[in-house]
Amino acid sequence: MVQERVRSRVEEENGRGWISLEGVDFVRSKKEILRRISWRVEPGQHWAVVGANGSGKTTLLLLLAGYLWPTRGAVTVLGKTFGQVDLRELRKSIGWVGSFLQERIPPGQRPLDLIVGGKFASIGVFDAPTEADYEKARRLARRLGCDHVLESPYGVLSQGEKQRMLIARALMCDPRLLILDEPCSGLDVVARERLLATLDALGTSPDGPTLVLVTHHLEEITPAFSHVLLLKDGRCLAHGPKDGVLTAENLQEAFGLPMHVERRGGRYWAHPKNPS
Ligand SMILES: Nc1ncnc2c1ncn2[C@@H]1O[C@H](COP(=O)(O)OP(=O)(O)OP(=O)(O)O)[C@@H](O)[C@H]1O
Repeated sequence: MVQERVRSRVEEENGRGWISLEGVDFVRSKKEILRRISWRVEPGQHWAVVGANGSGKTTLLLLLAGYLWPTRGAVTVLGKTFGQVDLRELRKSIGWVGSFLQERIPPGQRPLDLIVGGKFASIGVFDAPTEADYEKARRLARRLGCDHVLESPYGVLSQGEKQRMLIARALMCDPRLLILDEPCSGLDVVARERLLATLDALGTSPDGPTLVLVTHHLEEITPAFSHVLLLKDGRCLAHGPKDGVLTAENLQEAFGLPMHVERRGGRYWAHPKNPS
């Protein structure tokens, strides 16, 4: 029902779909970082993006959030085609969690202000927040389990606390798209499971945002994720429903080593067959 409502709204706005890349190339310093990427995300789907180091995953996410511009091809996000839309406005509907943002946060920033800034898609100065904004930020921090460090400087927080703050910040604008670039990096095994459970709950909530997750670890693709895009050297090697993409053959092609893939508890676990 929710999916149908979203779909019809998008079709009214723009025939190009919810999120789509059409024939996208991205070139920097004469290097083709992404090549002929065509990808479509429909409302109600959640995607994981997988590939070896340097295959182009973060670049793809930066294109989705409008932080980078394609050299060729068209990018449509939330039914809006870049070039025909005010990106600053569009970004208020896109939550971002990842090192690209983390590196830009001043170590002295108060986490409560960091979360509130998510409403304005801004890290530093923003319009005057209301008491209701602060109350919402505290509520999100409680939901993410990081409300005990809201007054400590951001720079002293543990990696797990920083990641939780970033997710709370991303949810501050009630995003329609949540982009997660390796959100579990640096987390211990328990913190990782807790974070994954939070993401899975978001993904299964009927009015939750579309999730796009970059990960190196297949076990982080929780049941809420329905689809996978597999990248190799800037090209799309495979994409579609995750069962069809996360095969030993595809992963061997992507990572260059024979892989063993197991499915347990609705999740996938992969390791090289002959690690040496
Ligand atoms: N501005 C740039 N100029 C030149 N090369 C770049 C630029 N940005 C990215 N690259 C290169 O493009 C490739 C893809 O980078 P990207 O960060 O998207 O990969 P990734 O799949 O996210 O890697 P990782 O898994 O290691 O985080 C890398 O080889 C990187 O060095």
